[in-house]
Amino acid sequence: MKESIARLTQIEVIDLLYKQSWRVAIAHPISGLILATWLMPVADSHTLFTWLSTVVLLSVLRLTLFFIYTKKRDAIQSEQFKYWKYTWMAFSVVVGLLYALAFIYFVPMDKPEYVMSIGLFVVILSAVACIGFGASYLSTLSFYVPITVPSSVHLLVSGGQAGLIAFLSILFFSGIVLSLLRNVNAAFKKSISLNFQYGHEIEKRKIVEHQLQEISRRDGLTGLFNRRYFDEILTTEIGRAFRNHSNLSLILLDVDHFKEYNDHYGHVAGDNCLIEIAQHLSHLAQRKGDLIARYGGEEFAIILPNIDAQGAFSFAEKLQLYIQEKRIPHVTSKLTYLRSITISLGVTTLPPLSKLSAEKLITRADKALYEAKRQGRNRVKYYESLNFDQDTA
Ligand SMILES: Nc1nc2c(ncn2[C@@H]2O[C@H](COP(=O)(O)OP(=O)(O)OP(=O)(O)O)[C@@H](O)[C@H]2O)c(=O)[nH]1
Repeated sequence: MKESIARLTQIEVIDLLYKQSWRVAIAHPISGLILATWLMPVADSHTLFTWLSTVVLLSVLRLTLFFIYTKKRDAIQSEQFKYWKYTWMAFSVVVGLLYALAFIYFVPMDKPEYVMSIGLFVVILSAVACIGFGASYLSTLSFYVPITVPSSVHLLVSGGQAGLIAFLSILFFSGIVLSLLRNVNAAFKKSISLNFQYGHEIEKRKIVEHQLQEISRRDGLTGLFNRRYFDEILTTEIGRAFRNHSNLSLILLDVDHFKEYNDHYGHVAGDNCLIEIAQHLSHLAQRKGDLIARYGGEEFAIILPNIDAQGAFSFAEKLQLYIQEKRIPHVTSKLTYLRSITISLGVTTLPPLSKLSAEKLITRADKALYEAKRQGRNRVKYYESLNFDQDTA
Protein backbone atom coordinates (compact mmCIF):
# COMPACT_ATOMS: atom_id res chain seq x y z
CA MET A 1 0.00 0.00 0.00
CA LYS A 2 2.92 2.28 0.84
CA GLU A 3 4.34 1.57 -2.59
CA SER A 4 1.08 2.22 -4.38
CA ILE A 5 0.64 5.53 -2.54
CA ALA A 6 4.18 6.51 -3.55
CA ARG A 7 3.34 5.66 -7.16
CA LEU A 8 0.04 7.54 -7.05
CA THR A 9 1.85 10.53 -5.57
CA GLN A 10 4.33 10.41 -8.46
CA ILE A 11 1.50 10.35 -10.97
CA GLU A 12 -0.24 13.23 -9.22
CA VAL A 13 2.99 15.24 -9.43
CA ILE A 14 3.24 14.56 -13.17
CA ASP A 15 -0.41 15.57 -13.54
CA LEU A 16 0.41 18.81 -11.80
CA LEU A 17 3.37 19.48 -14.10
CA TYR A 18 1.21 19.00 -17.16
CA LYS A 19 -1.60 21.07 -15.69
CA GLN A 20 0.88 23.93 -15.39
CA SER A 21 2.41 23.42 -18.79
CA TRP A 22 -0.12 25.48 -20.79
CA ARG A 23 0.76 28.45 -18.56
CA VAL A 24 4.43 27.78 -19.19
CA ALA A 25 3.76 27.55 -22.91
CA ILE A 26 2.17 30.99 -22.83
CA ALA A 27 4.68 32.54 -20.42
CA HIS A 28 7.84 31.70 -22.38
CA PRO A 29 7.01 33.55 -25.63
CA ILE A 30 6.03 36.59 -23.52
CA SER A 31 9.22 36.57 -21.44
CA GLY A 32 11.17 35.82 -24.65
CA LEU A 33 9.58 38.87 -26.26
CA ILE A 34 10.53 41.04 -23.27
CA LEU A 35 14.10 39.73 -23.46
CA ALA A 36 14.26 40.29 -27.24
CA THR A 37 12.90 43.85 -26.92
CA TRP A 38 15.50 44.59 -24.26
CA LEU A 39 18.31 43.13 -26.37
CA MET A 40 17.13 44.70 -29.64
CA PRO A 41 19.48 47.73 -29.46
CA VAL A 42 22.57 45.58 -28.93
CA ALA A 43 21.89 42.33 -30.77
CA ASP A 44 21.66 41.28 -34.39
CA SER A 45 17.95 41.51 -35.09
CA HIS A 46 17.88 38.61 -37.55
CA THR A 47 19.48 36.18 -35.09
CA LEU A 48 17.34 37.54 -32.28
CA PHE A 49 14.21 36.89 -34.35
CA THR A 50 15.37 33.32 -35.02
CA TRP A 51 15.95 32.83 -31.30
CA LEU A 52 12.48 34.18 -30.44
CA SER A 53 10.87 31.99 -33.14
CA THR A 54 12.54 28.94 -31.60
CA VAL A 55 11.11 29.86 -28.19
CA VAL A 56 7.64 30.25 -29.73
CA LEU A 57 7.97 26.95 -31.63
CA LEU A 58 8.95 25.11 -28.45
CA SER A 59 5.96 26.62 -26.67
CA VAL A 60 3.63 25.45 -29.43
CA LEU A 61 5.10 21.94 -29.17
CA ARG A 62 4.71 22.06 -25.41
CA LEU A 63 1.10 23.11 -25.73
CA THR A 64 0.51 20.23 -28.15
CA LEU A 65 2.08 17.86 -25.65
CA PHE A 66 -0.23 19.25 -22.97
CA PHE A 67 -3.30 18.54 -25.13
CA ILE A 68 -2.12 15.02 -25.98
CA TYR A 69 -1.47 14.28 -22.31
CA THR A 70 -4.88 15.61 -21.24
CA LYS A 71 -6.60 13.52 -23.90
CA LYS A 72 -4.67 10.31 -23.20
CA ARG A 73 -4.39 10.75 -19.44
CA ASP A 74 -6.80 7.96 -18.41
CA ALA A 75 -5.33 5.44 -20.84
CA ILE A 76 -1.73 5.92 -19.69
CA GLN A 77 -0.32 2.84 -17.92
CA SER A 78 1.18 3.65 -14.55
CA GLU A 79 4.70 2.60 -15.62
CA GLN A 80 4.52 4.92 -18.65
CA PHE A 81 4.09 8.10 -16.62
CA LYS A 82 7.81 8.44 -16.06
CA TYR A 83 8.37 8.83 -19.83
CA TRP A 84 5.88 11.69 -19.87
CA LYS A 85 7.84 13.26 -17.06
CA TYR A 86 11.13 12.85 -18.94
CA THR A 87 9.58 14.41 -22.07
CA TRP A 88 8.36 17.32 -19.98
CA MET A 89 11.84 17.71 -18.46
CA ALA A 90 13.51 17.54 -21.88
CA PHE A 91 11.47 20.59 -22.92
CA SER A 92 12.56 22.42 -19.76
CA VAL A 93 16.22 21.63 -20.38
CA VAL A 94 16.03 22.92 -23.96
CA VAL A 95 14.17 26.12 -22.99
CA GLY A 96 16.59 26.73 -20.08
CA LEU A 97 19.55 26.33 -22.44
CA LEU A 98 17.90 28.68 -24.97
CA TYR A 99 17.76 31.43 -22.34
CA ALA A 100 21.38 30.79 -21.33
CA LEU A 101 22.33 30.91 -25.01
CA ALA A 102 20.63 34.30 -25.38
CA PHE A 103 22.51 35.67 -22.37
CA ILE A 104 25.84 34.35 -23.63
CA TYR A 105 25.38 35.18 -27.31
CA PHE A 106 23.49 38.49 -27.32
CA VAL A 107 24.47 40.32 -24.14
CA PRO A 108 27.42 42.70 -24.57
CA MET A 109 29.70 41.93 -21.64
CA ASP A 110 31.25 45.38 -21.74
CA LYS A 111 27.97 47.03 -20.72
CA PRO A 112 27.55 46.61 -16.95
CA GLU A 113 23.80 47.41 -16.96
CA TYR A 114 23.23 44.49 -19.38
CA VAL A 115 25.53 42.20 -17.45
CA MET A 116 23.72 42.90 -14.18
CA SER A 117 20.37 42.34 -15.84
CA ILE A 118 21.39 38.79 -16.75
CA GLY A 119 21.59 38.06 -13.02
CA LEU A 120 18.16 39.58 -12.52
CA PHE A 121 16.62 37.57 -15.37
CA VAL A 122 18.16 34.31 -14.20
CA VAL A 123 16.96 34.80 -10.62
CA ILE A 124 13.42 35.76 -11.67
CA LEU A 125 13.01 32.90 -14.17
CA SER A 126 14.40 30.26 -11.82
CA ALA A 127 12.28 31.54 -8.91
CA VAL A 128 9.15 31.28 -11.09
CA ALA A 129 10.19 27.72 -12.03
CA CYS A 130 10.48 26.84 -8.32
CA ILE A 131 6.99 28.11 -7.60
CA GLY A 132 5.43 26.47 -10.65
CA PHE A 133 7.13 23.08 -10.50
CA GLY A 134 8.02 22.78 -6.82
CA ALA A 135 6.04 19.52 -6.67
CA SER A 136 8.91 17.85 -8.53
CA TYR A 137 12.46 18.61 -7.48
CA LEU A 138 13.99 17.07 -10.56
CA SER A 139 11.65 18.88 -12.96
CA THR A 140 12.48 22.23 -11.36
CA LEU A 141 16.18 21.49 -11.67
CA SER A 142 15.69 20.52 -15.32
CA PHE A 143 15.01 24.21 -16.01
CA TYR A 144 17.04 25.71 -13.17
CA VAL A 145 20.40 24.12 -13.91
CA PRO A 146 20.53 24.71 -17.72
CA ILE A 147 19.64 28.37 -17.30
CA THR A 148 21.76 29.09 -14.22
CA VAL A 149 25.00 27.16 -14.66
CA PRO A 150 26.10 28.31 -18.17
CA SER A 151 24.97 31.91 -17.48
CA SER A 152 26.86 32.04 -14.16
CA VAL A 153 30.05 30.61 -15.64
CA HIS A 154 29.84 33.09 -18.51
CA LEU A 155 29.29 36.01 -16.08
CA LEU A 156 32.23 34.93 -13.95
CA VAL A 157 34.59 34.39 -16.87
CA SER A 158 33.74 37.33 -19.12
CA GLY A 159 31.62 39.77 -17.12
CA GLY A 160 34.33 41.66 -15.28
CA GLN A 161 33.34 43.32 -12.01
CA ALA A 162 29.65 43.58 -12.93
CA GLY A 163 29.75 39.90 -13.92
CA LEU A 164 31.19 38.95 -10.56
CA ILE A 165 28.45 40.84 -8.72
CA ALA A 166 25.77 39.24 -10.92
CA PHE A 167 27.38 35.83 -10.39
CA LEU A 168 27.41 36.28 -6.60
CA SER A 169 23.79 37.45 -6.66
CA ILE A 170 22.78 34.35 -8.60
CA LEU A 171 24.74 32.18 -6.17
CA PHE A 172 23.14 33.78 -3.14
CA PHE A 173 19.58 33.64 -4.46
CA SER A 174 20.12 30.11 -5.77
CA GLY A 175 21.04 29.01 -2.26
CA ILE A 176 17.88 30.54 -0.85
CA VAL A 177 15.62 29.33 -3.66
CA LEU A 178 16.98 25.78 -3.59
CA SER A 179 16.62 25.45 0.15
CA LEU A 180 13.05 26.83 -0.07
CA LEU A 181 12.40 24.43 -2.92
CA ARG A 182 13.35 21.45 -0.73
CA ASN A 183 10.77 22.43 1.87
CA VAL A 184 8.09 23.30 -0.66
CA ASN A 185 8.71 20.01 -2.45
CA ALA A 186 8.51 17.97 0.75
CA ALA A 187 5.29 19.75 1.77
CA PHE A 188 3.76 19.18 -1.68
CA LYS A 189 4.54 15.47 -1.64
CA LYS A 190 3.36 15.03 1.93
CA SER A 191 0.05 16.71 1.25
CA ILE A 192 -0.53 14.67 -1.92
CA SER A 193 0.41 11.45 -0.15
CA LEU A 194 -1.83 12.27 2.85
CA ASN A 195 -4.64 12.96 0.47
CA PHE A 196 -4.26 9.50 -1.05
CA GLN A 197 -3.96 7.83 2.35
CA TYR A 198 -7.10 9.61 3.46
CA GLY A 199 -8.92 8.56 0.31
CA HIS A 200 -7.71 5.00 0.80
CA GLU A 201 -8.97 4.98 4.40
CA ILE A 202 -12.36 6.26 3.28
CA GLU A 203 -12.55 3.52 0.64
CA LYS A 204 -11.65 0.89 3.24
CA ARG A 205 -14.24 2.26 5.64
CA LYS A 206 -16.89 2.20 2.91
CA ILE A 207 -16.11 -1.47 2.20
CA VAL A 208 -16.33 -2.36 5.91
CA GLU A 209 -19.58 -0.41 6.24
CA HIS A 210 -20.97 -2.24 3.22
CA GLN A 211 -19.90 -5.59 4.68
CA LEU A 212 -21.47 -4.74 8.05
CA GLN A 213 -24.66 -3.65 6.36
CA GLU A 214 -24.71 -6.87 4.37
CA ILE A 215 -24.17 -8.93 7.56
CA SER A 216 -26.95 -7.06 9.36
CA ARG A 217 -29.34 -7.95 6.52
CA ARG A 218 -28.47 -11.63 6.35
CA ASP A 219 -29.64 -14.69 8.24
CA GLY A 220 -26.64 -16.32 9.88
CA LEU A 221 -27.63 -19.91 9.06
CA THR A 222 -28.88 -19.84 5.47
CA GLY A 223 -27.29 -16.65 4.16
CA LEU A 224 -30.70 -15.50 2.91
CA PHE A 225 -32.00 -12.08 3.88
CA ASN A 226 -33.36 -11.89 7.40
CA ARG A 227 -36.80 -10.92 8.56
CA ARG A 228 -35.87 -7.35 9.45
CA TYR A 229 -34.65 -6.67 5.94
CA PHE A 230 -37.61 -8.52 4.45
CA ASP A 231 -40.05 -6.26 6.38
CA GLU A 232 -38.18 -3.19 5.16
CA ILE A 233 -38.20 -4.29 1.52
CA LEU A 234 -41.81 -5.46 1.56
CA THR A 235 -42.96 -1.96 2.58
CA THR A 236 -40.77 -0.42 -0.11
CA GLU A 237 -42.07 -2.82 -2.77
CA ILE A 238 -45.70 -2.17 -1.85
CA GLY A 239 -45.08 1.55 -2.37
CA ARG A 240 -43.29 0.91 -5.65
CA ALA A 241 -46.04 -1.41 -6.95
CA PHE A 242 -48.62 1.28 -6.14
CA ARG A 243 -46.66 3.98 -7.94
CA ASN A 244 -45.97 1.76 -10.96
CA HIS A 245 -49.52 0.39 -11.17
CA SER A 246 -48.11 -3.12 -10.97
CA ASN A 247 -48.83 -6.39 -9.16
CA LEU A 248 -46.94 -7.54 -6.12
CA SER A 249 -47.05 -11.14 -4.94
CA LEU A 250 -45.92 -12.67 -1.70
CA ILE A 251 -45.27 -16.31 -0.81
CA LEU A 252 -44.87 -17.62 2.71
CA LEU A 253 -43.69 -21.21 2.95
CA ASP A 254 -43.02 -23.58 5.80
CA VAL A 255 -41.25 -26.95 6.00
CA ASP A 256 -43.69 -29.73 6.85
CA HIS A 257 -43.27 -31.72 10.05
CA PHE A 258 -39.90 -30.25 10.70
CA LYS A 259 -40.16 -30.90 14.42
CA GLU A 260 -40.16 -34.63 13.63
CA TYR A 261 -37.17 -34.14 11.35
CA ASN A 262 -35.21 -32.48 14.16
CA ASP A 263 -36.29 -35.08 16.65
CA HIS A 264 -35.19 -37.91 14.40
CA TYR A 265 -32.07 -36.57 12.68
CA GLY A 266 -30.89 -34.08 15.26
CA HIS A 267 -30.63 -30.31 15.29
CA VAL A 268 -27.43 -30.12 13.21
CA ALA A 269 -28.99 -32.18 10.43
CA GLY A 270 -32.04 -29.91 10.77
CA ASP A 271 -29.83 -26.89 10.23
CA ASN A 272 -28.26 -28.47 7.16
CA CYS A 273 -31.67 -29.30 5.81
CA LEU A 274 -32.74 -25.65 6.14
CA ILE A 275 -29.53 -24.58 4.35
CA GLU A 276 -30.27 -26.99 1.51
CA ILE A 277 -33.86 -25.76 1.18
CA ALA A 278 -32.60 -22.16 1.10
CA GLN A 279 -30.25 -23.08 -1.74
CA HIS A 280 -33.05 -24.71 -3.72
CA LEU A 281 -35.28 -21.67 -3.26
CA SER A 282 -32.49 -19.33 -4.32
CA HIS A 283 -31.86 -21.48 -7.36
CA LEU A 284 -35.45 -21.01 -8.53
CA ALA A 285 -36.16 -17.41 -7.50
CA GLN A 286 -33.56 -15.72 -9.66
CA ARG A 287 -35.56 -13.07 -11.44
CA LYS A 288 -34.27 -9.53 -10.88
CA GLY A 289 -36.25 -8.06 -7.99
CA ASP A 290 -37.19 -11.38 -6.36
CA LEU A 291 -36.28 -11.41 -2.71
CA ILE A 292 -36.06 -14.51 -0.55
CA ALA A 293 -35.82 -14.26 3.21
CA ARG A 294 -35.79 -16.58 6.16
CA TYR A 295 -38.93 -15.42 7.87
CA GLY A 296 -38.63 -17.50 11.03
CA GLY A 297 -37.36 -20.94 12.16
CA GLU A 298 -38.38 -23.19 9.24
CA GLU A 299 -40.41 -20.55 7.48
CA PHE A 300 -39.35 -18.61 4.37
CA ALA A 301 -40.83 -15.64 2.51
CA ILE A 302 -40.49 -14.63 -1.11
CA ILE A 303 -41.40 -11.23 -2.52
CA LEU A 304 -42.23 -11.30 -6.22
CA PRO A 305 -42.56 -7.80 -7.65
CA ASN A 306 -44.52 -7.40 -10.86
CA ILE A 307 -45.94 -10.94 -10.73
CA ASP A 308 -49.69 -11.40 -10.98
CA ALA A 309 -51.85 -13.96 -9.19
CA GLN A 310 -51.54 -16.62 -11.88
CA GLY A 311 -47.76 -16.22 -12.12
CA ALA A 312 -47.28 -16.30 -8.35
CA PHE A 313 -49.42 -19.40 -7.93
CA SER A 314 -47.59 -21.28 -10.71
CA PHE A 315 -44.25 -20.26 -9.25
CA ALA A 316 -45.29 -21.50 -5.78
CA GLU A 317 -46.36 -24.84 -7.28
CA LYS A 318 -43.02 -25.08 -9.02
CA LEU A 319 -41.25 -24.57 -5.67
CA GLN A 320 -43.38 -27.16 -3.94
CA LEU A 321 -42.71 -29.76 -6.64
CA TYR A 322 -39.02 -28.89 -6.84
CA ILE A 323 -38.49 -29.49 -3.10
CA GLN A 324 -40.55 -32.66 -3.21
CA GLU A 325 -38.53 -33.97 -6.14
CA LYS A 326 -35.28 -33.34 -4.31
CA ARG A 327 -36.28 -36.27 -2.10
CA ILE A 328 -34.51 -35.11 1.04
CA PRO A 329 -35.14 -38.12 3.34
CA HIS A 330 -37.55 -37.53 6.20
CA VAL A 331 -38.54 -41.00 7.44
CA THR A 332 -40.63 -39.68 10.31
CA SER A 333 -42.67 -37.30 8.14
CA LYS A 334 -46.35 -37.80 8.71
CA LEU A 335 -46.80 -37.64 4.95
CA THR A 336 -46.31 -41.39 4.82
CA TYR A 337 -46.62 -41.66 1.02
CA LEU A 338 -43.42 -39.65 0.53
CA ARG A 339 -41.13 -39.92 3.55
CA SER A 340 -39.21 -36.93 2.32
CA ILE A 341 -39.04 -33.21 2.98
CA THR A 342 -41.99 -31.20 1.67
CA ILE A 343 -43.16 -27.62 2.00
CA SER A 344 -46.52 -25.89 2.28
CA LEU A 345 -47.05 -22.51 0.71
CA GLY A 346 -49.45 -19.60 1.07
CA VAL A 347 -49.66 -17.07 -1.76
CA THR A 348 -51.26 -13.68 -2.02
CA THR A 349 -51.19 -10.95 -4.67
CA LEU A 350 -51.69 -7.24 -4.36
CA PRO A 351 -53.28 -6.12 -7.65
CA PRO A 352 -52.32 -2.78 -9.24
CA LEU A 353 -53.40 0.36 -7.42
CA SER A 354 -54.53 -1.41 -4.25
CA LYS A 355 -53.41 -0.12 -0.91
CA LEU A 356 -52.56 -2.56 1.83
CA SER A 357 -50.04 -2.49 4.65
CA ALA A 358 -47.13 -4.94 4.68
CA GLU A 359 -48.53 -6.40 7.87
CA LYS A 360 -51.88 -7.16 6.25
CA LEU A 361 -50.26 -8.65 3.17
CA ILE A 362 -48.22 -10.98 5.38
CA THR A 363 -51.35 -11.95 7.35
CA ARG A 364 -53.04 -12.90 4.07
CA ALA A 365 -50.13 -15.08 2.96
CA ASP A 366 -50.00 -16.58 6.45
CA LYS A 367 -53.68 -17.45 6.36
CA ALA A 368 -53.23 -19.15 3.00
CA LEU A 369 -50.23 -21.04 4.40
CA TYR A 370 -52.24 -22.11 7.41
CA GLU A 371 -54.93 -23.39 5.05
CA ALA A 372 -52.32 -25.35 3.07
CA LYS A 373 -51.19 -26.97 6.32
CA ARG A 374 -54.76 -27.64 7.43
CA GLN A 375 -55.69 -29.31 4.16
CA GLY A 376 -52.86 -31.84 4.47
CA ARG A 377 -49.54 -29.97 3.72
CA ASN A 378 -47.26 -30.28 0.66
CA ARG A 379 -49.52 -27.95 -1.28
CA VAL A 380 -50.10 -24.36 -2.35
CA LYS A 381 -53.04 -22.22 -1.29
CA TYR A 382 -53.89 -18.89 -2.80
CA TYR A 383 -55.40 -16.42 -0.33
CA GLU A 384 -57.69 -14.62 -2.75
CA SER A 385 -59.39 -17.87 -3.80
CA LEU A 386 -60.15 -18.86 -0.22
CA ASN A 387 -63.35 -17.56 1.25
CA PHE A 388 -61.88 -15.20 3.81
CA ASP A 389 -63.35 -11.85 4.52
CA GLN A 390 -60.54 -9.95 2.83
CA ASP A 391 -61.13 -6.70 4.65
CA THR A 392 -60.38 -8.32 7.97
CA ALA A 393 -57.14 -9.90 6.73
N1 LIG B 1 -32.57 -27.45 13.14
C1 LIG B 1 -33.29 -26.34 13.25
N2 LIG B 1 -34.55 -26.41 13.62
C2 LIG B 1 -35.30 -25.31 13.73
C3 LIG B 1 -34.75 -24.05 13.44
N3 LIG B 1 -35.71 -23.13 13.62
C4 LIG B 1 -36.83 -23.78 13.99
N4 LIG B 1 -36.58 -25.11 14.04
C5 LIG B 1 -37.45 -26.19 14.44
O1 LIG B 1 -38.55 -26.32 13.54
C6 LIG B 1 -39.57 -26.97 14.22
C7 LIG B 1 -40.88 -26.36 13.84
O2 LIG B 1 -41.88 -27.12 14.47
P1 LIG B 1 -43.41 -26.83 14.34
O3 LIG B 1 -43.66 -25.32 14.42
O4 LIG B 1 -44.14 -27.67 15.29
O5 LIG B 1 -43.75 -27.18 12.88
P2 LIG B 1 -43.56 -28.53 12.09
O6 LIG B 1 -43.05 -29.64 12.94
O7 LIG B 1 -42.75 -28.24 10.88
O8 LIG B 1 -45.01 -28.88 11.67
P3 LIG B 1 -45.87 -28.18 10.55
O9 LIG B 1 -45.28 -26.84 10.29
O10 LIG B 1 -47.23 -28.07 11.13
O11 LIG B 1 -45.80 -29.07 9.38
C8 LIG B 1 -39.28 -26.87 15.71
O12 LIG B 1 -38.92 -28.14 16.19
C9 LIG B 1 -38.10 -25.94 15.78
O13 LIG B 1 -37.19 -26.29 16.82
C10 LIG B 1 -33.38 -23.99 13.08
O14 LIG B 1 -32.81 -22.95 12.83
N5 LIG B 1 -32.67 -25.15 12.98
